[in-house]
Amino acid sequence: MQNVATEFDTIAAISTPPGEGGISIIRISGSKAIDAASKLYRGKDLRKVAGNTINYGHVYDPDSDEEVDEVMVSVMRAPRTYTKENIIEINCHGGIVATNRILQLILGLGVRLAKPGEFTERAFLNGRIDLSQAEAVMDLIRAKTDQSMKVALNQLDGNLSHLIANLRQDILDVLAQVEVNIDYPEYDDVETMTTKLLKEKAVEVKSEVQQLLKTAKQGKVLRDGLATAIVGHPNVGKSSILNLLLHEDKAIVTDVAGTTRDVIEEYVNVQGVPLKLVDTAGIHETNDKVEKIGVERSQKALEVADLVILVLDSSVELRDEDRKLLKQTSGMKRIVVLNKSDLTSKIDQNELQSYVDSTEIVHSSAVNPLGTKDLEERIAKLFFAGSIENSGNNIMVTNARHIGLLKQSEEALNSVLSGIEMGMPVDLLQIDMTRAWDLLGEITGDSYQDELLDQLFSQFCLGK
Ligand SMILES: Nc1nc2c(c(=O)[nH]1)N(C=O)[C@@H](CNc1ccc(C(=O)N[C@@H](CCC(=O)O)C(=O)O)cc1)CN2
Ligand SMILES: Nc1nc2c(ncn2[C@@H]2O[C@H](COP(=O)(O)OP(=O)(O)OP(=O)(O)O)[C@@H](O)[C@H]2O)c(=O)[nH]1
Ligand SMILES: [Mg+2]
Repeated sequence: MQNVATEFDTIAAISTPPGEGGISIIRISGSKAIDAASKLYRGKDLRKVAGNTINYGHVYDPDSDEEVDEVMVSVMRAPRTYTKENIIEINCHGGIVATNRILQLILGLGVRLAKPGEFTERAFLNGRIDLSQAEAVMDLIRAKTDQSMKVALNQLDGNLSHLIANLRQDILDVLAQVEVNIDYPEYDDVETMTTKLLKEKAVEVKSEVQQLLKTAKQGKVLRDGLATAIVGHPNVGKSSILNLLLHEDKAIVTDVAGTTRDVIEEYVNVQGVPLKLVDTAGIHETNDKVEKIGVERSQKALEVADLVILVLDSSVELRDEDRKLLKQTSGMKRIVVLNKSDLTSKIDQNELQSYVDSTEIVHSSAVNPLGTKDLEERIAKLFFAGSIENSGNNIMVTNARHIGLLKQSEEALNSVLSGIEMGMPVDLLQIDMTRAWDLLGEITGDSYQDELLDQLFSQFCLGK
């Protein structure tokens, strides 16, 4: 389905978070928006005011003639609006009663409640933004760190869209050239000529697709944070380390082993590295029912972690459970923290070195305010040394749907190339080349299935 101009019904929703606030905004979009608002509003005639103005007045219940709230109303006229439709935004006093009442009054006027993400869906369906830009809107709202916000904004600005559009144009150009060669052969060896053209372009586009895919790993980290599990025996100081990294007393710390019973997740920016820190219950054999579940969750967090912070209590000798964790995490990206370094060390260094490379070890102390500085530096170093793939132009693929489509288009281009090697006829090569073009188009939503839109936009916030 393409972006055809369709006449949609008029929708409304509260666009601000529910609860008490300074101001709440009720947003209406569609051809009836201005008429509907006019029926509730007393002030200047909204049908006559200029577009892109905000107007002071009052909302009245048209049935009871009762004043509902003092408001400011923005009037935005199609097509230069967020949805490309007429938009009214009623700014009322923040508070659930007035906001909901105004929404209910609007819904009585031939306006229906918007589905989550429906305003942005209209922006897409009405052709103001493409699908990858619509997806960026949600990424922007969900962004937890400055960097992930930057990547989302870059995508919202259409930079990924332009890159994809250029690749598709390149493919289209070569397909057109192939057609011309077939229809009007100037040379005897049309087959060789067109095959050469196709090969050149397939190699070129494939390399660009691979370049994009290379950014995916880091893009995902920037968006979701590097999944970092803090694990270790009970009472070694895991929660203390979480709190130090957060610069906030988030997790409960006590001298009772087994204080943390469930995993705790927090986002933090460590020297420019976005982390999703997971504090876990101490891992050990236990018969306590609740603790047991906690330990299982800790193991799970450990298994899915991008980075493991394994904490050891350096004031006691190594235990079997420590040895087990040291073995289990070898080969993972990890930092082994010797905590409680303010106390006398009882860990056998020789034995420790048989499990850990000395570069993996960091000493820390939760009672010393500088205790985590080394740890922070080590995290940043590990991250920046290993995994930064800078694409140079700040375009990063962060979205699983996009990654899947890029991989599929890479496969289609591989089929073109292997087809050429095997001497396949040009019309079969054209099919694979066209498939690559189609798949790239799905990223920007040049072609899509209605189910995809339902699935994508249902994950959005109400009123967005
Ligand atoms: N009050 C309010 N604040 C908001 C939004 C909104 O809809 N309402 N936004 C959204 O949720 C975001 C801003 N995004 C927007 C994007 C495009 C257009 C828009 O009207 N674009 C037109 C005209 C641009 C122009 O005048 O130059 C266009 O692209 O044609 C409006 C908002 C964040 N803040
Ligand atoms: N001396 C000293 N005590 C520490 C240090 N780090 C933590 N502690 C103490 O060790 C005890 C346990 O700390 P927690 O951070 O709760 O340990 P945990 O690993 O999260 O424990 P569980 O959640 O029970 O598995 C508390 O009494 C802390 O004050 C440290 O570096 N030095
Ligand atoms: Mg704890």
